[in-house]
Amino acid sequence: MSGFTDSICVFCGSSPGVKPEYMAAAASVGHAIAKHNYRLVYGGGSRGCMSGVSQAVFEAGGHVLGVIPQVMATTAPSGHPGHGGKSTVVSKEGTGPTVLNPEAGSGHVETVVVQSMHERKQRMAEESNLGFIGLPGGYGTFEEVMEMVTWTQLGIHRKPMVLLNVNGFYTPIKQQIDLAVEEGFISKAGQQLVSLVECDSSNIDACGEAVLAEAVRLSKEVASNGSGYWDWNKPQGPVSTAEGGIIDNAANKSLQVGDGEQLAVEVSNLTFTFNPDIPPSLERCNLSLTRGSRCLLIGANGAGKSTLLRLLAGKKLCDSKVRVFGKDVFRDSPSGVTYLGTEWAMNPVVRSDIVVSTFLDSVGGYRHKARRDRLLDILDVDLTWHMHAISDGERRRVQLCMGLMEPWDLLLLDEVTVDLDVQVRADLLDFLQQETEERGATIIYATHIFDGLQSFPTHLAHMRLGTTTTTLPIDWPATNPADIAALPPTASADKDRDLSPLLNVSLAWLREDKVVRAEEEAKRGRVRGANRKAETTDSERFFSKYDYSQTVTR
Ligand SMILES: Nc1ncnc2c1ncn2[C@@H]1O[C@H](COP(=O)(O)OP(=O)(O)OP(=O)(O)O)[C@@H](O)[C@H]1O
Repeated sequence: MSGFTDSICVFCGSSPGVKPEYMAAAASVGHAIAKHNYRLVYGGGSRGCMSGVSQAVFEAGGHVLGVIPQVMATTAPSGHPGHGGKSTVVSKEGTGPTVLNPEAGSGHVETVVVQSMHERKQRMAEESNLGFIGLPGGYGTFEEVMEMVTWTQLGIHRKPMVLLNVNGFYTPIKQQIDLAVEEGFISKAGQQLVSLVECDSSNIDACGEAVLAEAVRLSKEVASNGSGYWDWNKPQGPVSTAEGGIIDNAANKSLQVGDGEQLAVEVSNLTFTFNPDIPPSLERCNLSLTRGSRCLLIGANGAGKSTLLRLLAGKKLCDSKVRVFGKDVFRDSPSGVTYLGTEWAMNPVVRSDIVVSTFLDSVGGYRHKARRDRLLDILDVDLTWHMHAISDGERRRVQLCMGLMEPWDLLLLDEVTVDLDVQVRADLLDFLQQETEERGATIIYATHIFDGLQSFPTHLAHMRLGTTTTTLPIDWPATNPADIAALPPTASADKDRDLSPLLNVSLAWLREDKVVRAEEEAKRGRVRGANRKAETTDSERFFSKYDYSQTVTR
C-alpha cells in the first residue's frame, strides 16, 4: 500500500459501551493520524476504542492496517471496506458491530491475519516506524503496551510509547512505574521509556494532535541517536523468497533451499543484551545456513561469537528470530542440537575422582556404543583415566567424546579444540567433516586457531562488534564474484608472510576490526592500551610505597 508517509501503531481496548470521552479521544487520535497522512496500524477490530480510532481514519480517507490473529479472524459481510476485492477477513474481538461502516468513508483498509497474538504484536511493531500510542484499554492493551516498552528496553527495537492519559486513566500505571524506579526494578533511563500526554474534557478534540506530536518528537529523537537506532521496517538481513530460498540483496547473492527442506540455521536481525543498562552484545545479526554446511565463525575477542552460539543452543532467552531446522529455539526447542563450549572444563564435577568409562556411561555411552568406540579411538582416550588426574587436553578429549557420541544434526563448537594436540585435532576434523558429508549434519565452529583448517569450512561468517558483517555467509573457498568482493584485502603488513588463504582472510578481518573498534570506542571516550597521558595513579603511589613483590621469594 502506498500514499502515506509514516505509520503509527495504536493499542487500545475493543470493549463496546465505554464512556463517550474514551471514544471521543480515540476519534481525535484517528483524525490527527489521517490529517498528517500517516497510516494507522492497529489490532484490526471494529468495536470500542478500536472502532473509534480506525473509523475516524477511514472516514477521513486515511490508511488503516489491521493485524488480526487467526483465532480472532472471521468473515466480514460483503461490502466491508476490508475486502478490497481480495479479503473478507475481519476481527471478531469484543462484541458489537463487526465492521467499519463502509458507507461512512473512503479510506484504504488492509487486513493481515497472523498465526498468534505474539506474531500480531511483532507485526504491529514492524509496521510502525513512528512507534506506539496507548489509548485506554484492558488487559490486552496493558500487555501490548508493556511488551513494546520491554522490547525497547532490551534493544529489540527502539520506538517510543506515548500513553494518552484520558481523565487520569493511566495515572496509576505512571505511579506504578515511578514506584518500580524508586525500588530499583526499573532504571532511571528506563523511566523515560513511557511518556504520558494529558487529556480531559478541556482538550479532548485536540488530544489526538498532542499525543501524535509527542510520538513523532520522540521518534525523531530516537532516530537521531544514530548507529544504535534501527528500524524493523527496513529489513537489514536476507529476505525469504516465496520458493523457500533466501536472497541477500546487499551481497547480491541467494541461498537455495531444497523442496520441503528447512534451513538448518536461520538468524534474522538478532539483537541481544545481557543487561538493559549496557549496549547490546549482539545487534542485527544474520546467519542462514543450509544442512551439511560447515561454517567457521571468525571474529576478534569480544565480537559476540560465543553469545551467538549460546543463543542458537537456546541457552539464553531472547525475543528475536532464531530458528534451527525451522523451529524457534526458545519456544519450540529443536532436537539434535549439541553445544560444546570451554566452560564445561571449569565445572568441579568433571574434575572429580570419577573413572572415564563410568563418566561416559552416565551420559548414555552404553546407548551409542559404536559411535562411542569410534570417538574413543579418534580422540585417543583411555577408559581407565580418572577425571581429576588428567591433563587439560585429555579432559577436553573426554568432553568431545561425551558430546559427540549421540548423533547430532547441528553442532555448535566454541573453541573446544584449542588444547588438543595437532594429530588428535586433525583426526577429529576429519571425523566432523565426514559427519556433515554422510549424515547432512551442520557445524558452526568458532575458533582462533586456523592451522590445518584451510579445507575444513564450506562457509565463513564474520562478526564485528556484536554484528555479522556478512548477511549470508561467504562460500569457502570463495569462487563467485559476490563472495570474492566480500573478502577483506590482505593488510600490507601481512603481504610477505607465508599464510594460508584462510589465515590471510582472518587476519585481514581482525586488523580491520581493530581499527573500527578503536574508532567506535574513541567516540565514547575510551582508549585501550597504554595511557601515556595519565598522571601517576593512586595504585602506583600505593605500590611504590608498599611493594609486596619485593618480599616474595623468587
Ligand atoms: N555475562 C556477560 N555480561 C555482560 N556482558 C557480557 C557477558 N558475557 C559476554 N559479554 C559481552 O558480550 C560481548 C561478546 O562476548 P562473547 O563472549 O560472545 O565474545 P566472543 O566473540 O566469543 O569472544 P572470544 O573470542 O574472546 O571468546 C563482549 O563485549 C562481552 O563483554
